[in-house]
Amino acid sequence: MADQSAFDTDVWTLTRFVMETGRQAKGATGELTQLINAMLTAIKAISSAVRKAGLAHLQGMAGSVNVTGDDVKKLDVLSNDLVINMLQASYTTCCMVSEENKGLIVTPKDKRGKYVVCFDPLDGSSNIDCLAPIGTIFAIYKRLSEDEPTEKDALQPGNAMVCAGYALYGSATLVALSTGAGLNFFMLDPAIGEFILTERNVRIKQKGKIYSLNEGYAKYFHPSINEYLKHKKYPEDGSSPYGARYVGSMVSDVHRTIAYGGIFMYPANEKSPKGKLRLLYECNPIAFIVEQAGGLATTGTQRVLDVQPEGLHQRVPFVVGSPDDVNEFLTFVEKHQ
Ligand SMILES: O=P(O)(O)OC[C@H]1O[C@](O)(COP(=O)(O)O)[C@@H](O)[C@@H]1O
Ligand SMILES: [Mg+2]
Ligand SMILES: [Mg+2]
Ligand SMILES: [Mg+2]
Repeated sequence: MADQSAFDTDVWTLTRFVMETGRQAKGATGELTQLINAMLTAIKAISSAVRKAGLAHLQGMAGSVNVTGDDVKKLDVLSNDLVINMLQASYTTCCMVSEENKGLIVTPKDKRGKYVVCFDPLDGSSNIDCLAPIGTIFAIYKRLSEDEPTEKDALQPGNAMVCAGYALYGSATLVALSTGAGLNFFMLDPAIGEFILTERNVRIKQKGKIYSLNEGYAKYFHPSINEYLKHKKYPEDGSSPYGARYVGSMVSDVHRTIAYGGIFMYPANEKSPKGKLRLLYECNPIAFIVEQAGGLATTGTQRVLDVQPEGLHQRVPFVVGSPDDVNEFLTFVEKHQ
């Protein structure tokens, strides 16, 4: 990379990075680069809307409830429209799945391409009105046939994913992206409106010092979860207890877990027997990204990326993070089986 201390005249933008890696792949047509570019345009527009939400009267409810029972916010709707419109206009998708749409979103025939995209347009949207960090998550697959797109194209296991990413609208806007050859971070430089490569080949720590979950549901957890949490707070071996952090925006909690190490989880509980997070557009893309950084992602009984999806909005229990932490968690699950 060129000297970062002066003004960089040979800057690595996300588009350049994806184009460069695409060119090394055999038979690449540039369609994925085109798709990612369209997604970045949507992300930049969402970032801008998030930054001025209070001023542009974008805070508050849209007045509806989505298919998984969430109260929909105005910014959920705006972000969803942006992603759908930008992606359809890129001529690279045949269908999409969004948290905010009950059914499969089929691209008009004349605009179709070879990819399927599953996305959460705005993650952590209950945090909008208190200005906590929120995000966008996406997973990209190749379509399965040339026929009319069906749900089958979208119900692919995570291990078939060709690319996943998330945007975090935090103290800065960041995109984490992986096309299956490691994880890279890009920061939005608002002055030039481009995402700049800031961290190449990101690796998660082998073991962290932070656990992250909504512990308010402890009353409804399986005893194995509470036993694990007790072990983190009162370690029997005399080591220091773990710190606790929970924003309640998965992208934010996961990004911290990748940056500092540790474990994030949304386990099943008596009230939500499959947890809350949705497989296609929340768990799978995050599992792909965390694995690409050397971490692990499990439902407690299975690798997340190996789950065969059965429904567009299906939920799974979700545990991700540093390999030693996730493996230690699994020993508590096994003890109770
Ligand atoms: O309030 P809870 O039960 O802890 O749930 C928090 C979780 O819900 C979510 O906000 C769900 O995402 P959406 O905002 O996209 O619906 C996650 O980001 C977060 O991890
Ligand atoms: Mg929601
Ligand atoms: Mg979400
Ligand atoms: Mg959402």
